Amino acid sequence: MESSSHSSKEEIAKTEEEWSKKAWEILSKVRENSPLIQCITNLVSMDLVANTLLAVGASPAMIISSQEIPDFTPQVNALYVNVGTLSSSLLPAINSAAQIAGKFRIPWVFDPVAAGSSGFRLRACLDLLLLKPTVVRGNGSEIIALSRASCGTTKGADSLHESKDALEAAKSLAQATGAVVAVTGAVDIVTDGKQVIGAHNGVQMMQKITATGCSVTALIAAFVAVDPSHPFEATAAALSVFGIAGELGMQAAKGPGSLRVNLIDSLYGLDQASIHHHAKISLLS
Ligand SMILES: Nc1ncnc2c1ncn2[C@@H]1O[C@H](COP(=O)(O)OP(=O)(O)O)[C@@H](O)[C@H]1O
Ligand SMILES: Cc1ncsc1CCOP(=O)(O)O
Ligand SMILES: [Mg+2]
Repeated sequence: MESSSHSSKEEIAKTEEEWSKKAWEILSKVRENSPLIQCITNLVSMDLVANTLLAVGASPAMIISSQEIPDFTPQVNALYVNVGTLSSSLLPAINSAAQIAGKFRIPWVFDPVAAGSSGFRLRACLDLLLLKPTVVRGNGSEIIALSRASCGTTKGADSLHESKDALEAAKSLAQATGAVVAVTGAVDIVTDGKQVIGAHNGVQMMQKITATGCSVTALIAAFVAVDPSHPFEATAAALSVFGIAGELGMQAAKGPGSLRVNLIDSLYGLDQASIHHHAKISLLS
């Protein structure tokens, strides 16, 4: 991919203490401002995505038809785009919403689900990157597929890679696109192409609930909506907050079904002390 001069180094929190304060500050802003988030997401994820956003106080709207986008997209505080159940009929709506977001300087966040699974999907994702998403969040295999612009080495929506396997791919993707790039997994990695942080929250069982990846990308959109000048910090904070909710939810969960419910309850009830106690964000380089 061609390099871009779009990326500028954002001053970020340094210590774990500063990070946990930042995460609480941004979550509180979401609760106060209730940003409107347009979600063009896959059919599997709509329920969990909307409930995740509602649990933190944001306002989700799954408005996805091409006919409505010119009126609606200019009103939103952030756009969230997810290609999980992509089709040739949905793609024009996605492209038009992303274009409008760019025109109106509305932050938009991209989830390239299963990016390397087909030529059609990969091409659509690469074209969307040209529309300058503010943040791209994927699993290891998705970020590697985008960075190499190649299919294969993926298992549909699930990853064949650890997040750390995708570190160099994430950095080069961030440099090429100007986006903040996040890779989730056991450690969530965030980079702007120069700085790299690791968010070490979450539990493995979250992989056993469909659409947790989609939902954390939507959460990133809500965090960026209230702090649009600091997408790097907003992304790290959202990942940590979602992971903490997973850890707290797991304490009383019997399996993926109850974790799904507990995750939403924990997100809703998060307080400053829990974030301070559990947030594990550190500068990796
Ligand atoms: N092994 C793990 N340990 C802790 N948290 C994890 C683990 N794997 C995934 N997660 C968390 O689950 C959520 C979804 O991530 P992931 O499964 O990588 O996304 P996707 O569904 O797009 O593949 C993220 O919040 C991530 O931090
Ligand atoms: C299973 C599936 N198939 C197409 S989209 C989707 C949901 C994927 O959600 P996530 O990437 O958050 O696990
Ligand atoms: Mg998943």
